[in-house]
Amino acid sequence: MKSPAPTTNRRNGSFGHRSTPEHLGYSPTSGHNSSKVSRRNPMAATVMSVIGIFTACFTPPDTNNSKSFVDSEEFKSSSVASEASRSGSHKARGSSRGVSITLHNSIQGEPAIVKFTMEEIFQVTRNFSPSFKIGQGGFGAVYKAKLLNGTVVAVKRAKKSVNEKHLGVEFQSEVQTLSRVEHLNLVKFYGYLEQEDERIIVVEYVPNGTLREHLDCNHGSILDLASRLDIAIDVAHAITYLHMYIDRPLIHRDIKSSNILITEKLRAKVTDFGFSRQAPDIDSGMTHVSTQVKGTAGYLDPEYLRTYQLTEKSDVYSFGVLLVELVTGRRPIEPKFELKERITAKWAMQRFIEGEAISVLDPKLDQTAANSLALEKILELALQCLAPQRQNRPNMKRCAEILWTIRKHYRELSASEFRSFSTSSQRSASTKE
Ligand SMILES: Nc1ncnc2c1ncn2[C@@H]1O[C@H](COP(=O)(O)OP(=O)(O)OP(=O)(O)O)[C@@H](O)[C@H]1O
Repeated sequence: MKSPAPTTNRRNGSFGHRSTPEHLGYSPTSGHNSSKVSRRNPMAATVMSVIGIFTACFTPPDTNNSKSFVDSEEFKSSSVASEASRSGSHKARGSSRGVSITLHNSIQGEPAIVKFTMEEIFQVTRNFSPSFKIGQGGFGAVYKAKLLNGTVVAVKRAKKSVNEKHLGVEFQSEVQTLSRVEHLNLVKFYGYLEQEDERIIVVEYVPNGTLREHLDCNHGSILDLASRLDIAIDVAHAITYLHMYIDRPLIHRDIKSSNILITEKLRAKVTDFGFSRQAPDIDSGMTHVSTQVKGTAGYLDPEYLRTYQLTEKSDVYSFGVLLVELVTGRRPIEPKFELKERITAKWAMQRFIEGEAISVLDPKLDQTAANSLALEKILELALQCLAPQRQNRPNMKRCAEILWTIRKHYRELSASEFRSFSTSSQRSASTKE
């Protein structure tokens, strides 16, 4: 089958396949330490090929904004089948949401989807009052609103584009996906509206900004490593759920820090399903889906980029980039840094294999023993996720399991560091007395 051509079909900020791939001239065997690497790390072969793959990275864009278990109790409690997705076709006037809604089956056999009316949307957003506006993304403007029953929601209003067709496709994809999923770590779907040139999605309001904003300290405090680990685990749970635990599994295709919303308790919810695609049906012998490249520069799986073959492992690759972002605090592409540090994952992996992992730790984080150990372990996992060939990457469930172990050891070491710190403080206090 002929692979579809890559397109520039991308909403603002993120991109499809627009940038020209550029050979950055990096030689994996250059540098002084490749043999030390092999001794130090049994995954040396993977390491070298991972590093090599970054040579086929993109020209950094101008902008600094580098734009995209079920066995455990934790997972079980967070995975709930949606009421809407279980219900059939019916009307619910004056429902618990407090506004009149219509549930209907748009496609035979598809889950019921809640439709809003334009009056309802105008009412709750006060005619899209600028004072209700909370964000602006590639999709359009985002408004905070309160439904009549008090539920606080985010109303995402698609911008009107000359390229109506592809926006319509992305909108439908997002609606279909959102209506099929429900998980604690995915943004909850309340409904949508599509009328003439208006396209609106109503989702759960997540009050604490995006992960990227937290890494930039835009919310006034530094996100500690314990919270970053929790967030990584939440995202791993969400993607595992999409890949493994729904009918007709899904590939998100745009995992990135600005698509991870943060709750008041600093937990994560994955959002933005405009690019999501159905995963290949393994039972019918499919190994991949052939499709045009979509996603965000810096997060894109190089194998997908080269072959247009999409699998769940493309999300795993993006997750690897996200792990590096979490521990370094840097964006995946940092155009302002010197060349060897410009592609953050490549730089961090290189430092890791040189035995200098600590040098990539976000300078906002303390260099404690617990932080250093967790950093090493997270980078080791990132290295596996970033393997150039998809079959060498772990699946998302395995990533979550590895992260649980990292978190367990992190907590134990932090607690013992805290105990020895308290004991030595007490000792010095009593010496002074
Ligand atoms: N459910 C939500 N709850 C609270 N704020 C939200 C929600 N969804 C989006 N926002 C805010 O609106 C901004 C824009 O979101 P949107 O998803 O449209 O774009 P984006 O992901 O930043 O960009 P792109 O679509 O190009 O990837 C976000 O950065 C966030 O601050």
